[in-house]
Amino acid sequence: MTALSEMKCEACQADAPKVTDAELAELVRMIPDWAVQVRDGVMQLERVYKFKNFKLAMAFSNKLADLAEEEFHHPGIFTEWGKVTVTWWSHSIKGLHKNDFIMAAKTDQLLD
Ligand SMILES: C[C@H](O)[C@H](O)[C@H]1CNC2=NC(N)=NC(=O)C2=N1
Repeated sequence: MTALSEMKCEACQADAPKVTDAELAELVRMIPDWAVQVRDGVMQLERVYKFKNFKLAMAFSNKLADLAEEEFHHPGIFTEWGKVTVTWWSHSIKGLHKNDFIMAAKTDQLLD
């Protein structure tokens, strides 16, 4: 099976389906360092990355921004000294699409 990080995001229309409970259970296992959060009724994926200082945190944030533009799928990025909180969800469907799991896996690869 193709790894999530090798997949490409598909254009996500407003009527695209959210992941089902069964798909969610399977997909979360592929990105073990990520947590599922629900904010204002919107399910999201979230991970906190730690860095030695602000410069490294900002450099990671900028790499993530480039990745988001390449895939035209954008995260929430909260950049602090030594810490970056990344949140993925699909605005158009107000929830989680497979794209979000693909992007979470690609985000992890930025550390390599
Ligand atoms: C206007 C709308 O946000 C854009 O068409 C794209 C860009 N990036 C996006 N990113 C995310 N995470 N979800 C979207 O629905 C989305 N849509």
